[in-house]
Amino acid sequence: MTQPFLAGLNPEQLEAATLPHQSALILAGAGSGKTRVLTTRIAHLIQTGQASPAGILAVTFTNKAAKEMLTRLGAMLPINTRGMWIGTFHGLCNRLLRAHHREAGLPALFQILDSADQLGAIKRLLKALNVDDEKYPPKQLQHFINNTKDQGLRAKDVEAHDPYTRKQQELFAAYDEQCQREGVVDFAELLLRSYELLSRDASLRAHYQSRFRHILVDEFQDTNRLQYLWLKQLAGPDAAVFAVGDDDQSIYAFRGARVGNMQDFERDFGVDKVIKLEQNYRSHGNILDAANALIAHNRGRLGKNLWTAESTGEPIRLYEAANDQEEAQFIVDEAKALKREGIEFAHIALLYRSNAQSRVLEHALFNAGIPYRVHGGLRFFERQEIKHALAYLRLIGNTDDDGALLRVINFPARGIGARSLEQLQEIARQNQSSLWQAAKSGQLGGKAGTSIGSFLELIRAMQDTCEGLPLPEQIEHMLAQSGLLAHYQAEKDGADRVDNLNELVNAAVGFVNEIEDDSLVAFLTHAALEAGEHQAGEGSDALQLMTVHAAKGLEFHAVFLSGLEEGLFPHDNARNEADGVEEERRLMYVAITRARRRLYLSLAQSRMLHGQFRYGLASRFLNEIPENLLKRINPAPKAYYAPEKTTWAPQPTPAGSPAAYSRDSSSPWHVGQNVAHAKFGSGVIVNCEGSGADARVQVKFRNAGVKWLALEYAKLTPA
Ligand SMILES: Nc1ncnc2c1ncn2[C@@H]1O[C@H](COP(=O)(O)OP(=O)(O)OP(=O)(O)O)[C@@H](O)[C@H]1O
Ligand SMILES: [Mg+2]
Repeated sequence: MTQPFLAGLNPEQLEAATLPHQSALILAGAGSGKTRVLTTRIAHLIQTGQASPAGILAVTFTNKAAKEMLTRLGAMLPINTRGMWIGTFHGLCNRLLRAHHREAGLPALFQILDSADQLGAIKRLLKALNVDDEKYPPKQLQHFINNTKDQGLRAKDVEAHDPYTRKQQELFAAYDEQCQREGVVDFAELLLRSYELLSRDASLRAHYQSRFRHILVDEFQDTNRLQYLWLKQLAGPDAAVFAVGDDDQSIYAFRGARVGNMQDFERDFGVDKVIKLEQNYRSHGNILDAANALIAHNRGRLGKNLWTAESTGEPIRLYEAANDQEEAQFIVDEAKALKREGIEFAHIALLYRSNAQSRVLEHALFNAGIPYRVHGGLRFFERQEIKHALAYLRLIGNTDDDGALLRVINFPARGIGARSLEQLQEIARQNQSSLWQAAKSGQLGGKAGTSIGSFLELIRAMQDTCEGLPLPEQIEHMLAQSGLLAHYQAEKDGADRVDNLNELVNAAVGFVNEIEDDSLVAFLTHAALEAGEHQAGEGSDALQLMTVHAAKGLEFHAVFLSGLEEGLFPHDNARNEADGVEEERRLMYVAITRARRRLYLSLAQSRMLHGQFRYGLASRFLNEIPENLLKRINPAPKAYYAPEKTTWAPQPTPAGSPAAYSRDSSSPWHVGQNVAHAKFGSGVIVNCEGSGADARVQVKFRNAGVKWLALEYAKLTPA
């Protein structure tokens, strides 16, 4: 039987795709055809009659990857791929549990809780049990529960040696009971429940073991303990497990992924042969050389080389912008130029390390009228915390905005329950008024009346404070007064949301500077438009925005990797953890190897992020890419700082660089001057830059660290 799909494979790929029935590990670098080999092997198994489509189980990392695999299979073979067990761990477990819900102890229509729903459920639980959520922060409990489940363990399995852990253990058990009562299942539970089902029910296990004699796993390096245990349950004595992975692309250790699963796999499944693929088919030479040189800085690699038969291609373009807006503008201009050269937007990716970085990029794309899609993360103005903040702003502007009122009347929690809200809505219905008017009418008595009354007071107080202030300050006050900022600051994992809230202030600064209309209404209109427009649908030609994590396994003609600054990439959090930098470097390796033909690296000397100006030093990773592979685009090259000096502490601005200090003779501020700030207290100016509306100073505060401040808004006084 002819198998044209085997024709293009190189000898190692061919060997892997047509291996006899045995477990195997394919260990190979980025772009070497792992996913292609895995897909081709499925086609080969089916076409040679070694397996029926129903006898195959394949695990991919994302739903998108699963869909793509099915499409490719459909193109290789005249079979109906619908109904094949190809999907993510979560997707496949869901399927198993739906088919056997009774055995698994679940209602037929069990609901799945996403991460936000899960958190909500935990909060409700704490409240019902009267547990102090400051002592047991819900987010922390969520982590505790999920991490334990990801190891294949339940509350009862936790070894609790201290009262605090014992309490967490108790709450974990109570949470599981609540979920069971309500018929809901969180993500980790999907896996654990189906793993337990298989371990408990011998006949069911035997059924699936004899059915799935071929199990194939992509991105094996990122499986966690429970996923590995699940695979072991499903793989019967005559199953062949075909695992492909790349230790250099292991980027989920923070979520419990274990590269060690690879070694366990070799041992547990008697793998006697590890196949390596060393030819990269994706990228031009320069891009590959850069990736190889970078990853060589990691220790303890399993070791493999990657080469390409492609030409060296174009140099990697490196752009150093004065600030984040300039960086975004550069990306927009280059993307447009690529489009003119005939490259579709859909084949261009914009990658960043952290979600908060997308706002400036989105803004620039929006202004340029370039359609874009944000993958694996919400667009900035659609994020929960931003929506809450906007709702407060809407209320400040218009108290009759019922939608906004409902969103935040009990957020952060003020003890206004669903029952009180129902009563309020009833009164509004009777009076044919807005909720605000209904609340004001005084018809709602008792405790509900009092707490809703104080919410009205709060909004009125916010209106008073904001009166006459510039927009960015209005937002700052709103964030503080509403309790939003404090709410997210108190959450153990709220840092990202706090960053996003501060980004909203930055957005307002940018908006005011650009539009010259600092009315709240204008800003809200802008936010609504940016949220609604330019969300290009599937299939249309839109630029692809995503974090590096979300880009795993994908490839693009051109890739822009932005924000290459110490503290951003490698990320601040990782720099303090053992192995943190190595994981960041693997992430950088993943980013670089997404590019097929063209790679842009960029950084900004200063950036508005996390609520303040930051002065970023170039990422150490840039030093790890050989100079001869790089082409610097802007004319002002400057030496990079050594990685040791990687703090955000005051740095002398390099003369001649785009952000060089331009002394404004009319400015009343100068370096060395003592100043006072309403919030941060007293300090001394250590740096000045810009002039007029752009003037900023860096102040070393006695008790509040070093901060960049925009003079227009900072309200500094000489001291
Ligand atoms: N033998 C080959 N001939 C031509 N093109 C190939 C060959 N093998 C793989 N490719 C192409 O190279 C690219 C990378 O392949 P693939 O995505 O399977 O690599 P990968 O190892 O899974 O990468 P990653 O590690 O990023 O997941 C794809 O466009 C694929 O079609
Ligand atoms: Mg792949």
